[in-house]
Amino acid sequence: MTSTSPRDKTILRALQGEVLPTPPIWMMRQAGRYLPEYRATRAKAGDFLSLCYTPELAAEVTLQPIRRYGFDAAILFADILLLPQALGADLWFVTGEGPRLSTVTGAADLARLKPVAEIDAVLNPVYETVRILSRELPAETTLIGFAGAPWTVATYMIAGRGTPDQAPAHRLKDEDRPTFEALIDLITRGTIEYLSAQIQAGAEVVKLFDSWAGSLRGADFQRYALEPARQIITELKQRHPGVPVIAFPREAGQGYVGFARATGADCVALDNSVTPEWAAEHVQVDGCVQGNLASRHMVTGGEALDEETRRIVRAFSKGPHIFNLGHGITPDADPGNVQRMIDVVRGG
Ligand SMILES: Cc1c2[nH]c(c1CCC(=O)O)Cc1[nH]c(c(CCC(=O)O)c1C)Cc1[nH]c(c(CCC(=O)O)c1C)Cc1[nH]c(c(C)c1CCC(=O)O)C2
Repeated sequence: MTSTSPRDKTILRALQGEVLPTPPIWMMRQAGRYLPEYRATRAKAGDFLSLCYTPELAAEVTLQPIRRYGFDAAILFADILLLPQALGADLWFVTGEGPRLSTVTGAADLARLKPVAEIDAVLNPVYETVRILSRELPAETTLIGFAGAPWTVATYMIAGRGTPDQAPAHRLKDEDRPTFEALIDLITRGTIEYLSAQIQAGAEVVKLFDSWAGSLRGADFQRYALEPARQIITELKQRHPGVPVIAFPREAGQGYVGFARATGADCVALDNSVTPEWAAEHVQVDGCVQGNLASRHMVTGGEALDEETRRIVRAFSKGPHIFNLGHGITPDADPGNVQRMIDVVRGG
């Protein structure tokens, strides 16, 4: 295909509500350690953050899964923790363990962070990656930018690392609500500017990752998952009408119902704790959904992979759907199983 018309971009068509005979497909963490070519480029960069901040190399790893598999979307290679770093948090990655950050445990730590107006000084290389990608991607491939949602980013900024139950963030929320809410507000405003700059640089869709939304219950879910997403999406829609937003309130369960309507999101991404049949009935009624094959099938493969892939395609076939995993692909995945999933989705 040589045309650059948005009509050729199946991801954009699905996000506009079109029901396509074959769902477009991409994969969370599609650029990653399960690919030998990713490991080679990462070794060249030296470490993960250098890879994120070197536009030519970040663009290269973004393109690798497009070349290998021909996915319908490319997702900018970066990380949700670059925004906290741009806001003045210290950030480093411990090999084999994950991210570490300086912590926010009270008003004094919050006061040491930088104003939103200063984030571009750190994040400019990310925008440059987006510019390179919008030149180099095939005409039919949609470029997705992204950021973490405020609650998920806050859980890392408060604890200084990933936590199984987000306990430190819940504690700050319950014991020092003014500081917690000021942090959520700072991240919300930073995320608006960060995503807006990605769109200006050429991102055609943006996605908000709320990986830990599932640990917010009742009114907390409304206040700290739904409301910040609504604020971000409302402001982005005002500045960039027509640019679709995908929201991913992971493990929201019942909270998925009405989430798109309440926040203005064009699409809700589903994890695999909900069945596609339930989600078709209760979530897809409001528009496009994305998901939701369990990532472990990329490790285990076989007939179970084929069956579950077909089941998801079938369950969502009456409405707009983007095929994806329920969460990111893991480093132990077999690249052959990714091809097998794509063949089943595209070939029936
Ligand atoms: C929570 C979160 C993070 N980062 C992200 C989330 C939300 C999605 C989710 O729930 O998975 C999002 C993210 N991280 C990365 C992308 C790039 C685009 C993509 O291919 O999806 C995206 C969209 C690259 C990455 N981000 C990271 C890697 C692995 C780093 C490496 O190469 O060693 C990649 C490819 C590191 C990272 N970054 C983060 C953690 C907890 C870790 C360590 C765990 C791990 O190693 O998988 C924070």
